[in-house]
Amino acid sequence: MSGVAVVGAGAWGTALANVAAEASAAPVALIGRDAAAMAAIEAARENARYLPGAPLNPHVTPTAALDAVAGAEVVLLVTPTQTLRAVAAELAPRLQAGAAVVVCAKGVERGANALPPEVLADALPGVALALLSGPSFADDVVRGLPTAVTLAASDEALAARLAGRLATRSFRPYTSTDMTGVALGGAAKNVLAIAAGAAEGRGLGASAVAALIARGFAELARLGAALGARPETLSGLSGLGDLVLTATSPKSRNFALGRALGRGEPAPAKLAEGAATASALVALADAHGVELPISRAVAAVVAGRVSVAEAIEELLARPLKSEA
Ligand SMILES: NC(=O)C1=CN([C@@H]2O[C@H](COP(=O)(O)OP(=O)(O)OC[C@H]3O[C@@H](n4cnc5c(N)ncnc54)[C@H](OP(=O)(O)O)[C@@H]3O)[C@@H](O)[C@H]2O)C=CC1
Ligand SMILES: O=C(CO)COP(=O)(O)O
Repeated sequence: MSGVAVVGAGAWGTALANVAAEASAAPVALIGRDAAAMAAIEAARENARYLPGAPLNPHVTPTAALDAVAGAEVVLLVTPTQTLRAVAAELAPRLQAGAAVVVCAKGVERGANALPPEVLADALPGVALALLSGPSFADDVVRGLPTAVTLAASDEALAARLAGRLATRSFRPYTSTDMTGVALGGAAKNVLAIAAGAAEGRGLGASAVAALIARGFAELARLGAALGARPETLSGLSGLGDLVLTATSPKSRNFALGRALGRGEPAPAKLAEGAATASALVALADAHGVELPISRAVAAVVAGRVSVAEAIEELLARPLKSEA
């Protein structure tokens, strides 16, 4: 049992399977839930639906058999946040003793208002857990463009071991023991990127986008303080780094969703992770007495309760206050 298994064969899972294969030259199972789709990926040696134009590394084996996790000492869990609990329940009886599970999703689970590491700790008691997050478009990573991410685990030695296992010349995981801070940054930036996209889509200008990023970061910092996240985590790769990337790039699905909403265009049929997360992020903040005006506005817009124009009016009408 020396291999890596990646559960979730979307854009990010496919890119990470290639990274893991390149990093260790060991077998990597890329596990998707749709047998026909996985057979098509194997036939083409490419995930044409999610990551067209990127050949699979020869060490990657696409499969629909979740049992393939049994041969892995490292399992990357790369399905959307709202599916993590159910997927983890299916994984639990199949994991090898001693296997580490690295969650790679960014979001907040609705209902429990829980960050991915909390969901996993609940669903996989006793399993060694880690979290991978940071500024990294699948499309950049799979093309071998330089990328730095954060690999967090409460056990520092585990974080270092996993970072070594996944590092390539171009993909550089930095380690952290602040799981909460890393998970919170990944969740919040998805929501804030929708706000930045909406501002751009509505033609509010680059100054407004910069203001949203800075005040969005202030929201992240307030909630982070309440949850015990470390400030240096929030200003690092998985916090500010990912916020800057996602809130300024049309390549981001969250930014693109916000831009469509801001332009009054129909939202994409498949909503970005931030849309699923916004209300749960706000509920998490409410439970800690922390106010997140921008995230709350995003939650109201994606739920269809207010238009982008109304949300902007509400934000502009807020009383003036200290920047702290
Ligand atoms: N794309 C990126 O650049 C990055 C994404 N992330 C994060 O990674 C996570 C996954 O994103 P990404 O790969 O881009 O998403 P995609 O939409 O590209 O892929 C999602 C994958 O999850 C699978 N899936 C969905 N629901 C379930 C379920 N209930 N059970 C099993 N599998 C399921 C889908 O299967 P099917 O095809 O059958 O629907 C698909 O293979 C998100 O949390 C995202 O925020 C993080 C960093 C970078
Ligand atoms: O997480 C990402 C980059 O770090 C990908 O962002 P989107 O999900 O908005 O495309």
